[in-house]
Amino acid sequence: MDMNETLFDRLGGRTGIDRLCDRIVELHLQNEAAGPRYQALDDKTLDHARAKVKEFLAAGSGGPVEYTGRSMLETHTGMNVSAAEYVAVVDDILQAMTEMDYPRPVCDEVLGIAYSLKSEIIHK
Ligand code: HEM
Repeated sequence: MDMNETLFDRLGGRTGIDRLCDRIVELHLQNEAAGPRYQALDDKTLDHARAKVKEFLAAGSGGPVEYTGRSMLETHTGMNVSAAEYVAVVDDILQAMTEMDYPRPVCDEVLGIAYSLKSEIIHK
C-alpha cells in the first residue's frame, strides 16, 4: 500500500465516494432499524442529506473538498438517535463497502471515522 495515498484516493476519489454514498443511502432506506428515519424525509431533504454525506466523506478523507453542511451534533440534535440505529447505519456502510470490494483496511478506516462521531450523534 502506498502510504502517501490519502483515504480519499483509496476510496476512488469523488467518483468512488459518490457511488459508495449512493449505495449507503439506498441501504439505509431498506434498513429495518434505521430505514424509517430516512423514509420520513421528503425527496428534497433526502437529496440534500445524500449530497452532504458525500461532501462530508470526501472532505474528511483528505479530499480537495470543503464540507459545507451542518455539524454532526447540530444535524442530529432533536432526533434522539438510538445506539441500535447507529449500529444499523454503520452496518450499512460496511455492507456497501464490502459489495464494492474495498480492501479491509480501507473499510476499517471509514468505520473508525464513523465510530469517532458516535457521541456527537446518539442520544441528542
Ligand atoms: C457515521 C454516522 C453518521 C454520519 C457521518 C452522518 C452524516 C450526516 C450528514 C452529513 C447529514 C446532512 C447534514 C446537513 O444537512 O447539513 C445527515 C443528515 C441526517 N442524518 Fe446522519 N449521519 C450519521 C448517522 C446517522 C444515524 C445513526 C441516523 C439515524 C438513523 C441519521 C439520520 C439522519 C437524518 C434523518 C438526516 C437528515 C436530517 C434532515 O435534514 O432533516 N444519521 N447525516
